[in-house]
Amino acid sequence: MSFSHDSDSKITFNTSGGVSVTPSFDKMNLKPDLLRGIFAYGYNKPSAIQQRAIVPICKGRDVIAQAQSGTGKTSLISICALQRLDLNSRDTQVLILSPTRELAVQIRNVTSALSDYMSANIHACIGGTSTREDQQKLEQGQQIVSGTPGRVFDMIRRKAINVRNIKMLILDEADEMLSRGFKEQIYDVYRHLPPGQVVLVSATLPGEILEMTSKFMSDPIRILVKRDELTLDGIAQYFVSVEKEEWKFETVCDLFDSLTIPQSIIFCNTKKKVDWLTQKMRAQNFTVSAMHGEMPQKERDLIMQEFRSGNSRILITTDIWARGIDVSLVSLVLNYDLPLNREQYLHRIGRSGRFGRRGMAINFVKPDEASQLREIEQYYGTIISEMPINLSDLV
Ligand SMILES: Nc1ncnc2c1ncn2[C@@H]1O[C@H](COP(=O)(O)OP(=O)(O)OP(=O)(O)O)[C@@H](O)[C@H]1O
Repeated sequence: MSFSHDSDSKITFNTSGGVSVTPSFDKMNLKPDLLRGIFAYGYNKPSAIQQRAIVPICKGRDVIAQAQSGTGKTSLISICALQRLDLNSRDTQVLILSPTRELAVQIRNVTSALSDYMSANIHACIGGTSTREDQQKLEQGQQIVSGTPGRVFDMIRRKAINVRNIKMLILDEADEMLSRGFKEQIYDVYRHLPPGQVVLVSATLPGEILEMTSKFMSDPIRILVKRDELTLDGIAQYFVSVEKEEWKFETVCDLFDSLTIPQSIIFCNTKKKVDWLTQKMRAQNFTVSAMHGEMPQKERDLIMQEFRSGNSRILITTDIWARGIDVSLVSLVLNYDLPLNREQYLHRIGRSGRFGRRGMAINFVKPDEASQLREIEQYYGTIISEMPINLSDLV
């Protein structure tokens, strides 16, 4: 392992020996049409993680890649998937798995956009959509499949995804994918694949997850960030003490009365609370959208579309939105409820401050939760200060 210092982001990566830094896309030996697509999409220079991870992944190595939220990990996945494709074959060659349908669709969309000058077939294979249509599309031949584990496994079982030529499995939000809720499903998919390359990507990779990787990765290259460098300097973090749960509502109304923010996310810990808060805020004449996992997929799609287009400005949601979703105008994340673990904290606040933009996170904290917040602060070596009264002057 060696430590290298990145001049752009002032981040120290803990990297396996022999990993070099390639500071420009055109030195990465990428397909000319892919390179054109990258520049046309507006990327001029690779981010720190892209500078380190693209080359070894494209060489076929197993890689574990960690970097802060919003620093281009999803785009890295898309670029590598496209580079590894044999365009002469219509077989499925790359499988990307993500924890939510919205994230799988976002990866499909980014990959499609980057492949504008190549003719690649990319399909989002997600639950909540018609199985028959999914099957038909897959049978037409999809070179890259970006999906959620349940539906992907279903399609493998039905032989709609032919796994024979899959050479690369990518787990986005890998720690979530290998945690209790998903592990079995991932294993079900993995054991149907031929031996091939495995790539893991996430902003958070706790030790117990890294330990597990030796079971299904061979001699992986690790590109990791020290945990006290994981929070982004561009995201100001605050807390507001609320004596009782019932006081949170008034506080949230005061906050949104006084602040003018392009787009904000409010996180609650339960679907029920999302529905309740949405109703209450609407009754106070706030225009808010809501999204959680119990809504039909069509409604979820509509809400994503409204929020991405900027037509809706405040979204009340659960941890379904905590990871990976990229909406650059989001500059405020409010934890109406504190998240249940420190990894989710980092992912939630990372919905703001995308790719070097400024962001702000506000946490409502009840007296019995103060120690939890201190723990998060200590774990990440960051500062979460009391929200200043003149906050509206600061944004
Ligand atoms: N090299 C680049 N140059 C300019 N913009 C980039 C570059 N790479 C990625 N971006 C943009 O930065 C934003 C964040 O990227 P991305 O969603 O890939 O981050 P991420 O690291 O996957 O975030 P998360 O941790 O939330 O999953 C996106 O809007 C993306 O288009």
